[in-house]
Amino acid sequence: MSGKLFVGGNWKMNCSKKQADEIIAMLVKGPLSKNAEIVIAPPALYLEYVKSKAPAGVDVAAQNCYKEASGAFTGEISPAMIKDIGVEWVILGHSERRAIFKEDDALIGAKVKHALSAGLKVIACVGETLQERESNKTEEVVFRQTKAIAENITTWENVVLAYEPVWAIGTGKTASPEQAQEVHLKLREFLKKDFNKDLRIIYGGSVTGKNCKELSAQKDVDGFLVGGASLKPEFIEIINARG
Ligand SMILES: O=C(CO)COP(=O)(O)O
Repeated sequence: MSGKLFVGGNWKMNCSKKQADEIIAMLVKGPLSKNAEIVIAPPALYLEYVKSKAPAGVDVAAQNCYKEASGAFTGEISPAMIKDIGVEWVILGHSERRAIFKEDDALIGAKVKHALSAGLKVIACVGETLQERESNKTEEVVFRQTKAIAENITTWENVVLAYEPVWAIGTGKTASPEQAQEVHLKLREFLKKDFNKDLRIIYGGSVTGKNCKELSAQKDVDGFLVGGASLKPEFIEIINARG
């Protein structure tokens, strides 16, 4: 809970130039807390456009990238390309990449490694499904996913870990502040013990203007990765959750 509140806005596959303009206008109007670090992630096609228009203090992230610098990988983009257009962040390991596009722990680990070596900062995502939670596998799953990421990291200053329980993503079923705090604390202890690292752990999954304050008050919640609400005016409320 120390330091700035990290607030990521994952637009997912939602955007048009008009919509990007509207979201940027909303951010320009603000107000944006000086105690927040803000990173917005539009679809790849709009990265350069959004980067050129985003107000000072709002960074931009890609939503994905491949584990190679260039080559015969039709449809993919590389960290080098993201850097080349002046964008500094990338989201990796999102549950939608894992579930829909079948990305496994090994691929996500390799992507994290390559993105960091290319000089990008990474928001790395982990989280359990409802079935895994109900069969008491939350800890096992998030530790396994985190380990696969952590083993590929040497430059820890440039990593933010996002805990996004799959059952809370896009469902309106937010994790309770206690549920989020419990997993964040376990992840922090795990990272400290096995990797000698204490890093920022942010929460994602149906974060709204209404629930952001209570979640942000949890000791081990260092910020948010916001999906749906990052496209709406309430994103400003979330940015200002801690005032
Ligand atoms: O997946 C998310 C952010 O990456 C969360 O999405 P929602 O905020 O729409 O639940």
